[in-house]
Amino acid sequence: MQKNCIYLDNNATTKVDPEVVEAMLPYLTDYYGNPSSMHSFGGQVKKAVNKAHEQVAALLGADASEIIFTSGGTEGDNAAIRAALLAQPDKRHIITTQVEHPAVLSLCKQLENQGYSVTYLSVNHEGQLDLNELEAALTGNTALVSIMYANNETGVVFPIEQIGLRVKESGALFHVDAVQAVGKIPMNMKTSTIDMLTMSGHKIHAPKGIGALYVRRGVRFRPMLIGGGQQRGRRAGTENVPGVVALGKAAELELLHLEEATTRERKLRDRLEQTIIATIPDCQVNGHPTQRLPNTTNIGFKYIEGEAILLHLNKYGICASSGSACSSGSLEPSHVLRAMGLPYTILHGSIRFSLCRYTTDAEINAVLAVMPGIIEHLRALSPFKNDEASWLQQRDGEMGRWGDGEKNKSLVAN
Ligand SMILES: Cc1ncc(COP(=O)(O)O)c(C=O)c1O
Ligand code: FES
Repeated sequence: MQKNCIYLDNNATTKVDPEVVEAMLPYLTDYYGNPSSMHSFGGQVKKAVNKAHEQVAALLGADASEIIFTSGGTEGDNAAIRAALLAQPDKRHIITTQVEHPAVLSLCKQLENQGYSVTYLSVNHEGQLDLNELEAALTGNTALVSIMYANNETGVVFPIEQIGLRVKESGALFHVDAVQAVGKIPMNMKTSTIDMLTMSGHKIHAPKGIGALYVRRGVRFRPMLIGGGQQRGRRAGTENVPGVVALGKAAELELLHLEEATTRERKLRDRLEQTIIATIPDCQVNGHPTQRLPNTTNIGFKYIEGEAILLHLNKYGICASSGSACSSGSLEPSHVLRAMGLPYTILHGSIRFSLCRYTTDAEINAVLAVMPGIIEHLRALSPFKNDEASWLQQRDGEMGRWGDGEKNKSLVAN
């Protein structure tokens, strides 16, 4: 099994911080009590869960009582959207965007089949929303506006508080999928317009399968998981205590490192991006140049396939991902890049590098050392490198020939 690599796929998932492992381990070995038990063996575990509430709340600028532990981002998004609808049964309209994660988009599609109407806001070629379009869509029938803080593929950051002010005027609830933003953008729920916010542990150096949903005090919340009375009836099921402790520690470390880590990551990201753009012809950055996460760059290379670039990077032990992964069952490229209206060749030739606080100068140098050669090699193989029309024709032919296995291949949805 490959253990060491140059890991530039942190928007997909992150390495668990050794301090996080250390914090959670005792809750897998010695402290295995149930936090809801009456005895003090369980009671000491309950104390650890309470501490994690405080640690996560501190990262979000929230109160500990406003944090519900979940199994991750997908559950948080589902629970928030369902809670908002259950709490307002008379309202049947939802507003979201065309570029959300499938955890929101697929649920909204399903809700459309159940009689809800959904508005999917568009984005411009830099991935930004038009707030006039949002204002025009809001009505008294709008139960919920669910908009991501930052996009996982491009890193584009939405003006969440400006959006929230408009949502509040309409009387709708405001849910924010902040899975990619938490730990990269300072949060303060005390001064925010956000009613509910989703975060996920494995994007902030905690393990997979743990996350949290912030629910503002006073917001009517209807649980999605029904059962025991854990988490004050808001999420039934015995807490994943080691995961909860890990999330708490990870949140504490994110808060501690946020400023210095994001400054470092931005510098490394900018150097990576600017050098690639300066040294490789026919490529472009996808997304707004500044309204973007500090750790993410999505770059489109004309006339070649993103997947081919990834395979070559992989040979050098470099992990990145495709911004244009075929969604399962279709040959459609990334719904995010498509919503941005990017040219066909860019849609197919885009890759994403996402950094974290462990990324080093030497790793960026290693990527920069191989990228020009990889692109040159792939373009040399492409007979159509300066002939977009023939390239498209060839692609159409290939799509028809591909079998189902190839069609179902998916490289990124996170
Ligand atoms: C923006 C966004 N929302 C939701 C999710 C889902 O999170 P999880 O993998 O914890 O279910 C992800 C991660 O893939 C994401 O990037
Ligand atoms: S992204 Fe290349 S075929 Fe779908």
